[in-house]
Order: sequence, then structure tokens, then C-alpha cells
Amino acid sequence: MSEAVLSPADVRALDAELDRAGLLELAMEEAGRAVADAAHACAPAGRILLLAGNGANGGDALVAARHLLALGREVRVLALPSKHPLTRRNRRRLGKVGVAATPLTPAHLRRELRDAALVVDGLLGTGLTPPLRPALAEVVAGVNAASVPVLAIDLPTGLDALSSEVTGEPLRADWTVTLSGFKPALLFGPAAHLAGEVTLADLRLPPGWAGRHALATRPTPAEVAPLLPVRYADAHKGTAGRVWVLGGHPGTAGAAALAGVGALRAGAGLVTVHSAAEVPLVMPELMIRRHTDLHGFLQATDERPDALCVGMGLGPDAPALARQVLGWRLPTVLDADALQPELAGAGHDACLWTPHPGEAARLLGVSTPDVTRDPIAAAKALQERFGGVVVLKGGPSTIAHAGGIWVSRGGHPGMASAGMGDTLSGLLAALLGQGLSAPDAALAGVTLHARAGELAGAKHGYGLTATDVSAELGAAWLTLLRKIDRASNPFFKVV
Ligand SMILES: NC(=O)C1=CN([C@@H]2O[C@H](COP(=O)(O)OP(=O)(O)OC[C@H]3O[C@@H](n4cnc5c(N)ncnc54)[C@H](O)[C@@H]3O)[C@@H](O)[C@H]2O)[C@@H](O)CC1
Repeated sequence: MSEAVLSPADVRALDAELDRAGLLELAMEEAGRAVADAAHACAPAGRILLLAGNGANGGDALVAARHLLALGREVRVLALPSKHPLTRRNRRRLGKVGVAATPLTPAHLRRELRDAALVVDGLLGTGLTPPLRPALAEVVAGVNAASVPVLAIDLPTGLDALSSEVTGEPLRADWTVTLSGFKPALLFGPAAHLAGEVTLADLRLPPGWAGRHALATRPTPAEVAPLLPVRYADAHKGTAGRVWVLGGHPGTAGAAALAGVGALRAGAGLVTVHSAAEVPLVMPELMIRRHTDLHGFLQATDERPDALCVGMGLGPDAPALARQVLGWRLPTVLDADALQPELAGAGHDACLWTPHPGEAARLLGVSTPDVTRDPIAAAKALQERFGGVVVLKGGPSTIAHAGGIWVSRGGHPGMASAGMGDTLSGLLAALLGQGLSAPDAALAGVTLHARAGELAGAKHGYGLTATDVSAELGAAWLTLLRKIDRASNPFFKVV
């Protein structure tokens, strides 16, 4: 089941719905229980210090304290005056089982931090209106200065749930148990770096309720696997997708070759690189056609591929060439030099735009930090302006299509190297050429690319090349297929 990505407004809407259904208190109980289980696992021995703020995030901490007590753990609770009705109720419940919350003051905090095995941060969650007020900022600085591991509830105090940016000094968590859905700040760095290891608690909400209010979703590998093309034993190169790569320019010809390899490794039957440059023959299976006049060739030819990718190292002619092939209305990936603002409005439903944040900034006429601060909003804005499907690349990537937004999973930090995007373009074109719709190709392609990066990382360690990742695409494909009923995919019988 896809995991939801929620903004604070989404959380408020969900909570209002839970409240109307009489389920909000149960949700807080489940949240507290999940936090207690996680805290018990993170610090199997010693005293646990819970910090409770005045909102519902504090209520979760007070419930967790009660469950930790039931697990036989020694707890201390430092709390602000409770404003939220459920937080007040859970404070009384905690009192009834013998744990009185002590007022949260700097002196009490200093004393309790001395012997704590773990701090549970329930000071503030999605209710933050930045910046942190000085009294709470002092508490956060005190916890950060102590060398005690921290488990945050929902998100570390001081992080703006919607932003990847870090302002002021938020709490640095070793673990975060997030509730109902991921918050963007937990997915995109540098904010995500402060959340430690993030797990999503199962609050036992009615199925689909969290997703209904979601900004975006994170599809699971089991949901992505059925999108992969089915191929039977009688397939031949003419039915497996003919892909054209339009790329390369003197000095950047390798980019076109890498895209071609990505397409071949993703199962395209025939891959032809059309280029004005001398493209290196990195694989003899690639067909390479050099043109002195690429425009003229595209104008004159009656040949048509099943899918194209355009722009990798293509140079200054890229926008004009891209416009020309967009007119063919074939499944098309636009990357690198073809990602130019003047193409706004020239897209169609079978188009995939694959910018990295710098290219996205160029397309939107904003700065790169404007894009990376909120990649979900940037991908949505790009999709609205350029049409088709947008893959805003990153760790994770954000895919915006007419039906919504997906945030990818997986990947490997070693994938931060030149040529990775070229491989992805070829891979996406190969999937389009094998009949996938643009949204399905985007999701399946990004997932395969990330998985191939993980597999390459397991072999080669830290520094990965695009060639390492391409080489793992087949194995990535098989690991994805293992997630589904293989009987539905007779060609790929895997053990
Ligand atoms: N469906 C869900 O996701 C659920 C969420 N729950 C919790 O509910 C939380 C949201 O609760 P609330 O909306 O009550 O918000 P919070 O508990 O996150 O914080 C609200 C309080 O923070 C204070 N505050 C806001 N900005 C501040 C600042 N800059 N400096 C200092 N104090 C500030 C306000 O006075 C307010 O009382 C979530 O983060 C989660 O922990 C759970 O209780 C159960 C269900």
C-alpha cells in the first residue's frame, strides 16, 4: 500500500475527519503505542525521558509514557502546560498510573538529561509556526548539546514539515516515528538529515484515509512491479521497442551513448543514436548514425521510432530539435539541453520531462534552492506549465503527472555522478517504447534506476558510474518482479 506524504494542512484535514468519526483519540493511542515500542527497541535498558509540548504531539508523548510503563520501563516526563483536550486527558491518565509530569524548565531538563538513556521528543510536530520561540529553542539546544540519543515523534521539533530547508537549530534525532504519512521534511535533505532513521507508524486508520488527504504518495515496489512490460517468448527486436536517442555534441557525445546503453539494458529491441557528433561506440549493439544536418534528417525522414529521448549532450540546437520531434507526438523523453523554458506549452501527454533541480530552476525561472526547498511544489508547477509527466530527479525523485504526485523510494548516494541522468533517459525511453504510458514509465523507470543503483552500490561501494548502474538494470528488474505473482508474467520465470 502506498505511503502518504502529508503537509500540515493535510494532517489537520485528516485529524478533523478522524475527530468527526470519533477516531482521533484512538489514533493518538496508536501513535503513542508505536512510539513506545520504538523507544523500547532503540534503548532496551535505562531511563527514558519524554518531553511533551502543549499540542497533540505532546499528547502522543504522554500516551507513549503510559505504554512504556506497561512495558516495565522507567520513565520521566517533562511537559509544558497542555492546551489540547486529548493531551490534557492523557496527562490525567498518566497521573492515574503513577507518573506525574514535571514542568519543562531548563533546570529540570539539565537534571533529567544526566541519566537518560533516550529522549523522546514530543515537543512539537506539524503544528510548528516557524521560527521556534526562544523558550523552546533553549530546550532544543539543551537536548542537542547532551549526548543522549533522541527519538522524535512525527518529526523533529523545529523542522518545518513542508520544507527541506533547515532554519535555526532544530532538534537532531537519531530516529523518527512519523504518523499517518511522511512529511516532506523527512524525505528531502538537508532537513531529512536531522530526522535519523524514519519509520511510519501504523495508526490503524480506516484504509485509504491518510491517502485521501495526501500531497503525494510513495508507491511500494509491489505496486510498481505490475507496471513492467510483459514479454513473451515470441518477442523479437522489432516488437521490443525501437528507440531513438537524439543527443551528443562535440565534447558531450558520451551522454548520448550512455542513454543508448540505458535503453538497451532496459530491454529496447533496437536503439539508434542520432547525433551530429562522433559518438563513442561503448557497446557494439548500439546503432550510431552521424548526421551533418540533424534538422534536415528529421525533416526529411519518414522513419519513426516507437519512442525517443532527446537532449543528452545535444548542445545549443536542442530546443529546436526537441520542438521538431515533439510535433511527431510520439512518446518522448526530454532531458538535459532539451529542458528549456521556451518549450513550455509544446509538450503532450506522452512526454516525460526529466530535470535535475538546476534544470528545473531554469525551466521555472527561479533559483535552485527555490526548487530544492519544496521539490513537490516545484514538480507540480513544472507539470502544470510543461504538461505530460515531470520527473524531478533527486534522492528521492518526485514524479508529477496529471493524476497526482509520487515520491520515489530507494537509490544510493553513489548515484550522484555524471551520466546517471543520461542512463535514466534511455531507460525511460525504452519503457515508453515497450508500451508503458508516460506516468507508468516514469514510476517504473525511476524505481528500476534506484534499485539498480542499490545493486551497483552493493558491488562497487561508494563511487558509482552510470555504466555500473546500467549493468544492474536487468537484476533490478528481476528483484522488482519477485514482488508480484510471477504466474501473471510468464516470460520472466524467476526463482
Ligand atoms: N493523524 C495524525 O497524523 C495524528 C497526529 N498526531 C499528532 O498531532 C501533531 C499535530 O498536533 P498539533 O496540531 O496540536 O500541533 P503540535 O503538537 O505540533 O504543536 C502545536 C503547539 O505548538 C505551539 N507552537 C507552534 N509554533 C511554535 C513555535 N514557533 N514555538 C513554540 N511553540 C510553538 C503552539 O502553541 C501549539 O500549541 C502531529 O505532529 C502528531 O504528533 C497524533 O496525535 C495522532 C494523529
